[in-house]
Formats: sequence, C-alpha cells, structure tokens
Amino acid sequence: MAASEGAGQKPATVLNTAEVDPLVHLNRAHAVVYSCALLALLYHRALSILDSPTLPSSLLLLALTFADLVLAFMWALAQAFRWRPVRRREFPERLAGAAGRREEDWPALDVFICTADPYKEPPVSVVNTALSAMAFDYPAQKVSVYVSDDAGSQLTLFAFMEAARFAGHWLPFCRDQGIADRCPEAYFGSPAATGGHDDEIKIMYQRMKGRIEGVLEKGSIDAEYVVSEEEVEIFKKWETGFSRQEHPSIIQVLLESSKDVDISGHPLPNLIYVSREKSKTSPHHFKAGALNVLIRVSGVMTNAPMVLTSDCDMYSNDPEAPKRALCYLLDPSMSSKLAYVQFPQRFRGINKHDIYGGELKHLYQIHPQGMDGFQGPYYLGSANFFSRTCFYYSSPPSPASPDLTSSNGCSTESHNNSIRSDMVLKKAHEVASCSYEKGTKWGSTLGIRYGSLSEDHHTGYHLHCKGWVSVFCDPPRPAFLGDVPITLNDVLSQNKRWSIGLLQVAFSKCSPLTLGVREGSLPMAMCYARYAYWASWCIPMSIYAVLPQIALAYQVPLFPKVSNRWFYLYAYLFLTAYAQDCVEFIRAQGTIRMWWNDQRMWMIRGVTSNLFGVIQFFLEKVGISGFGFNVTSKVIDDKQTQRYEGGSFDFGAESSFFVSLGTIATVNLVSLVVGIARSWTQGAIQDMAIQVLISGFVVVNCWPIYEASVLRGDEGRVPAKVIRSSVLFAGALFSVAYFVFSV
Ligand SMILES: O=c1ccn([C@@H]2O[C@H](COP(=O)(O)OP(=O)(O)O[C@H]3O[C@H](CO)[C@@H](O)[C@H](O)[C@H]3O)[C@@H](O)[C@H]2O)c(=O)[nH]1
Ligand SMILES: [Mn+2]
Repeated sequence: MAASEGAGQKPATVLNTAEVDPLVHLNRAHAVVYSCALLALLYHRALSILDSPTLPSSLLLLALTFADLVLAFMWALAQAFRWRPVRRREFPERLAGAAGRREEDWPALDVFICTADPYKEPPVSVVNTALSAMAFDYPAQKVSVYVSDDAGSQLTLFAFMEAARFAGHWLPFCRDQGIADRCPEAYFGSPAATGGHDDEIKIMYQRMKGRIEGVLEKGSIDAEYVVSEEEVEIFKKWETGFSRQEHPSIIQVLLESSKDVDISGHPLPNLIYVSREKSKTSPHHFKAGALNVLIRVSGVMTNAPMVLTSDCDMYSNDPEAPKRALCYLLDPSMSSKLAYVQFPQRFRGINKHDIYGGELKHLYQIHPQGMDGFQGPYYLGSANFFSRTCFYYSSPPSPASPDLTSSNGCSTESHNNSIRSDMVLKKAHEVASCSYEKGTKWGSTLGIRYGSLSEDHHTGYHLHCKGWVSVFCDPPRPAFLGDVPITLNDVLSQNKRWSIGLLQVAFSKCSPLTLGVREGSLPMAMCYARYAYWASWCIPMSIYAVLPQIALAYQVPLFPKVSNRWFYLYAYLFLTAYAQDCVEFIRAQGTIRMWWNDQRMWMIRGVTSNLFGVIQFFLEKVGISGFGFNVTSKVIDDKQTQRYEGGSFDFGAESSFFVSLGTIATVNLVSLVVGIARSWTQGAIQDMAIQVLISGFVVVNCWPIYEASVLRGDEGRVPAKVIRSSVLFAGALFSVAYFVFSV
C-alpha cells in the first residue's frame, strides 16, 4: 500500500515518501468487534445494576460503569490514532542533486534553545545542546542559534561566552573528522573518541567545562575569567537592582557569522544570548512567552524561514537533521500549508527496562505516526522544525506571499546591517520587552499560544484547526536526544504539569470536542481530545484501584462468575486491549519488559499525577490554588543515578503521590489476602474470581512499592512517614466500607 507523496515526480528527485501501515485493516476490524463488545458490556452492566441485591452493591456497580464509560470514551478516541498510521522516509542525499535545490538556495535556519534555571538546567549542558546545533551539517553562515535564558543569569551568559570561543575549535574538528556525535559531552563519553587529535580538543573542552562549573558553584564570575573590556561592560548590567523576576532585556551577540571565523577560517554561525525583560507586574507565560520573544528577536536579526525549537537538554544527535526537515519543507506538494516537521523526542540514559516508561512511546512515537495519516502530528515542544510563516499567519496564506510588515512587529524586511549594529539591537530590545505584546495578537492567533502549561500541544492544536499541516519525521538514528527525569517524584511532577496544561486545553473556549470537530477533521479532533482529556484516566484508575478490592474483602460480588458466559466478555475486553497495546509497543521497537513497565506507569499516573492534576486544576478554577511551570531538574545526582541505573524505583521523597500509591498498595494486598481466605472458606471463589484477578494484578504491579517499603534500606525506600499515612488511609477506607456494608 505504498502511497508516495511525490507521485508524478521522477523517483530520483522525490524527497520523501509515505507508507500507510499494512496492519490498518486488522486495526479497523478489531475496532468494529471491540465496539460491539463494549455495547454488550454496557448492556450487561445495566442488567446487573437492576438485579443488584443491595443498595451498596448497586452503587458500586454504578461507579464501575462510570469507570467503564470513561475507558470506552478514551478507547474510542484512540481509534483515530489506529485508523491510518503513516511511516515516512526522506532522502536528504537527493537534496543537492535536484535542480533548484542548490545549497546556496537552502533557507536559513534559526535555532531556539530555552533555558530557565541554571541550578536545575546546568549551563554546561545547555552549552552542549547549543554546540551540537551550531555544528549541524548545514552552511554555517545560514545558521543562527538563539539562547533564551528565563533565569536572566549571568552564569549562563558566561557559559555561552566560553562556548563561543570553544566553537571556533569544535566546529572545524567535527567537520574535518566527520564526527556524528556533535554534542561534545556525548562525543567525549563515547568509544568513538580515541586519542590523537582528540586529546587536545578534549582538554580544551574539559577546561571550559571546569570554568563553567566552577563559576556556577561559586555563584559569581571571577575577574580573571572576564577577558575583555567589552565583557566587563556586559556583566555590569547585573550590578544594580537585577533580579530574576525583575530586570531589563539583555541581548548579546556572541558570534556573528559575517565577522567571526573558526580556527580554519570558515565562518561560524551566529550565536545570540537573549534574556527577555521581566517584570513582576506582567505575565511572562513561561516557555511560550520565551519562544514568542525569540520569534520576534530573531525576526529582527536574522529572520530565517526555518526555525528549530529545542529544549535546553535536547542535543542534536544527527547533524543531518536540518536537511531531513528540508526534504519536507522544500517539497512543493506540501510546503505552502506545512507548519512544521516534528522529530520524536528521544532520550539518553534510559535504564535497561525503562522502569518509569520514560520513552513515552505512545506520546512520542506511536500516536504521532497515527496523526500523520491525517493532518500530521501534534507539536512536542522540542525537536521541531517550523516554517516561520505559521507564526505570523493564523491560517495558511494563499498564495504564500509573506506580508509581514504589520504592526505585530514581525518585520521581515531583510536588512544588510550587522546584527551587532545599534539599530538592529535597539529594535531587538524593543520586541523583547514586557509591554511589547500588550494589545497585540501574540499568544492568541500569532506565535506560540498562551493559556496552557502544555503550550506545545495547545499551539499544535490551534495550527491544525486553522488548516496547517505537519509531518512526523522519525529516521532510524535519533535526531535529538534529551534527558529524562530519573526519580519517580520528578516523573510524576512533570506529568502533573502536563495533566494540568492539557486540561487547560480541554476546558478552554476552543476545546477539541467543539472547535476541533467544527474547524478541523473528526479524526484530528479525536486525537487532540484524547490528550486534552488525558487526566481523565484518573477516574477509571482510581475506581478500579480500590472499589472491586474492598468489595472483595467484604465479599460483595460485582462481576459474573467464571462459569457464567458473560465472564468471557470481560476477559475478551481486557485481554485484547492489552494484547493490542503490547503488539503496538513491540512494533515500535519496544520489548515485553518495557511494555510491562509502561502499562504500570499508566496506572501509577492515573492515581497520582493525573488525579492530583485534576484536583489542582479545579482548585485553581475556584481560586484556591495556583500553578506554574515547575522546570524538571536535569542535574545529575550520583546516588539517584546509581539507583536508576540499577533499575530500582526511587521513592525517596515525602511526596503525596507516594501516599496515594502506598494506600492503594495496602488496600490491594489486604483485600487479596482477606478476600481469598473468606471466599475459600465460604466456597465463593467462583463468584469473586474477577475481583481476585483484579487485586492480584494490582498487587503484582505494586511489587516495587512493597519491596521499597519493607525490604529496602537505601535512600530510595518509601519514607516511614509515607508508609504510616498510607496505612492510615487504607484503614480509613476499610472502616468506611465496613460501615457501608454492614448498615
Ligand atoms: O518559564 C519557563 C519554563 C520552562 N522553560 C523551558 O522549557 C523547556 C522545557 O522544560 P522542562 O522542565 O524540561 O519540561 P518538560 O516537561 O521536560 O518539557 C516538555 O513539556 C513542556 C510543556 O509542559 C514542553 O514545553 C517541552 O518542550 C517538552 O519537552 C526547558 O528548556 C526550559 O528551560 C522556559 O524557557 N521558561
Ligand atoms: Mn525536559
């Protein structure tokens, strides 16, 4: 079923192809059968509720039915991802050959790298990300790297001054040696780095790293490190009344392509440090605000048609990535509507069986492929090449002639002034000021959209609604690699932020279920809705994590007996859903163990980050609590890393997430033991079979919690306080249940 996008062109000039997954027919057939099974389930539930002997048992059945409805809703939405998944291939080697695609004609590239906190995001690692992008296999004079520093930290600026010097050595080194790992830290840590010429540059890198880390540790910059008069002047900006929340904008050109050359005389890319103005009285919209400032500042300075957005930890692992993106951006059959080319987010340092499901295969790989069969994948916030046009037009322009001289400041007049010239810098400072956006459409119909902590999802959704398309580009060698959180608490905190951000999309005035269906296509609306309502997993998860178990302990049957025909319906629904998920996971280069861990994290998220996200979201709605963007820590703690690499769960924090998990682990274990003992003595094991299986399944999944509560002595064990609270909550649940069932 190969459907070539470039149909009609000569094969050797086709830049990309797309192929629909050969298994779609199976998926569709399964969807039909499964829907019938779901209807049968609801019918059986209705019967059971009507037949139910007592009030508590009919209430329990109602709750389970509610959980099943949510599961069915999520299942139905997910069918959109399975309807027409597409796999693409691109041919960057053909770029140079074809007429009209000479290297000189390739578009310029602006790279945006955001950082927000030097103590959670070590400047050395931000520098590594920037260097990997500066070293793209792309004409250097066409590349500009912009670093947005939301911490407004002179330590980060210092790190980049160092990086600018090191780049003069690193870029020619990569070019001459044909190195693929262009992130220095990754290269020097890999077996590819071997003696000879490497030693010299390695020493240089380590000295730079030492200086950056030393300065960070000290919290200030030694005079001996500030080499020029110019640099002294720059750092003076930090002297008076400068704080993270309140400071003027600072824009510093560290390298200018037309003037600065590397040690072998080649031009270097532009490198620009940007710390936008901050004031306590203006909302800054977190990363979305930072990106919009970069869009405008770069619009004034270099205005490249192609824009790469990258998180500070996502370094380039394939210097060809921009060329791969070009294979789509230059394709005339899609280019006028193409808003972006999304690469998957991939991660380094994931442990052997990926205990925390850090790869998030569904989010980062399986589902984007599913959406690619329609209008294209959502925006993942990083590893994404945009066509600049999409930031300035709410819908794709026809014809694509940019008219960007509007009052919104997205001036695109190309100027021949140096980016260090006073005129350019003055304009750049202006568009980076807090007041600039007042009365403009930035954040609503222009640039990255505001109003959600998941600005990426929100923005992608708006672009698709307005008719833009996107493409998922997933080459065999990961194009970008980032850091994953390595403690369970960090994983869940990040996830809670996403849950809240996605709820903000779901409950905005343009929710996927209303606007999405009206303005976009039904399948796209379903895909977006599936994520917008992501946090609603908390409903079935929380219900199934305690109710059948407590009912088991008190011997209240809620499901058909093993000998009943309806038993097979339940077995079918559970087993095929799991089997299909497992097959999808393995086809996406997963293993069974990784899949097992992934499904466990799905359940864990349901009763922790999703649940608490929902609670916090509604508390905010009624004005009780607020929320911000809690930046994920990328700092390496040796002990935590050791635990993570050893594959053991890290519960070493007094986190309310863990109280929730501990409570569920206790309830399930107690119910399983008490339930089996009671059913056995009363000869009712047949009636309680499904409930025994559910509790048993949860208990097996909870093994790391029992282990970390009782058997482990390291710092990753469950804190005593968390255990006490969990036991107390579990006790309370059983007491309430005792009251309910005995009255
Ligand atoms: O006020 C802020 C907060 C964050 N960031 C940057 O945003 C990026 C992502 O932050 P991180 O803490 O790493 O969040 P993650 O949850 O790992 O990021 C995912 O989720 C975010 C939305 O919640 C997206 O923006 C990201 O692209 C996506 O990778 C980092 O480079 C930060 O420096 C800012 O620039 N300003
Ligand atoms: Mn991150």
